[in-house]
Amino acid sequence: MYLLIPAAGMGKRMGSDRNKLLLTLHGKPLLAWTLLAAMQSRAIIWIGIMAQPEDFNDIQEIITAINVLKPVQIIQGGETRQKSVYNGLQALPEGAETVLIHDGARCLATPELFDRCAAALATCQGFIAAIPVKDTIKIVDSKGWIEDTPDRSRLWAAQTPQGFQVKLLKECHEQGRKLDWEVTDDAALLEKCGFPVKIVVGEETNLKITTPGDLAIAEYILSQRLP
Ligand SMILES: Nc1ccn([C@@H]2O[C@H](COP(=O)(O)OP(=O)(O)OP(=O)(O)O)[C@@H](O)[C@H]2O)c(=O)n1
Ligand SMILES: C[C@](O)(CO)[C@H](O)COP(=O)(O)O
Repeated sequence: MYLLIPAAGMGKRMGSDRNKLLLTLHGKPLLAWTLLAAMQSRAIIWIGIMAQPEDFNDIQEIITAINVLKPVQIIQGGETRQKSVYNGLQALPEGAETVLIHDGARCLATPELFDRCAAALATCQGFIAAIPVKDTIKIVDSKGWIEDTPDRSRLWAAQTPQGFQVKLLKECHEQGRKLDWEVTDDAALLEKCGFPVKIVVGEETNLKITTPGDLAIAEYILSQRLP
């Protein structure tokens, strides 16, 4: 299984002056934790990391420091996550039929989750890891008035890994570029093109490190997991 890691963001919501994936979390750069989990996944045989050129050296240092024992390629990222994934898809080795996309910022995903996700691609053309929503969700208008309360039993919070047949995902990305769609995950491109996407139950702890509060929670989770 081929894995693409979008790692080319700015981390604006983190309020940091550099890519949040280079910040230290429990003694290592955040991205190192993501790579360590990918390295321990049996299913993953190749890793592509989409990054901004100013981060290439730092990312190469992380790869060297943790001694990733699988082929790893650093790929130029884009202005948005969607464009970074597009670039990653173009850089996949010839013959790659299926791919997992996993946010560098979801550094607490376990190797078991990667392996379960990889197995899911035997039964569908596209899936996402997701967990049931715990809160009551409100749909609100632009003036701050509630319009609706959707049935929570049907709401799932999207995570990554998300996995796809490469040919299909490439076609959906091309359609998105042609029609100027802007989406925040890859599944949305398949949905807009009318293709089914399955849910694989994700992990409660697989949070996306977005704000300083998330960093503190991740620090706690790692301290509980590790000796
Ligand atoms: N141009 C971009 C933007 C985001 N990402 C990646 O997509 C993942 C999810 O994005 P997010 O958490 O929103 O990261 P940032 O864009 O860095 O955060 P922010 O929106 O707060 O700036 C991250 O691993 C991020 O590095 C990417 O590869 N290319
Ligand atoms: C793909 C994702 O992690 C699923 O939750 C998320 O949509 C990334 O979006 P963001 O807007 O870049 O945080």
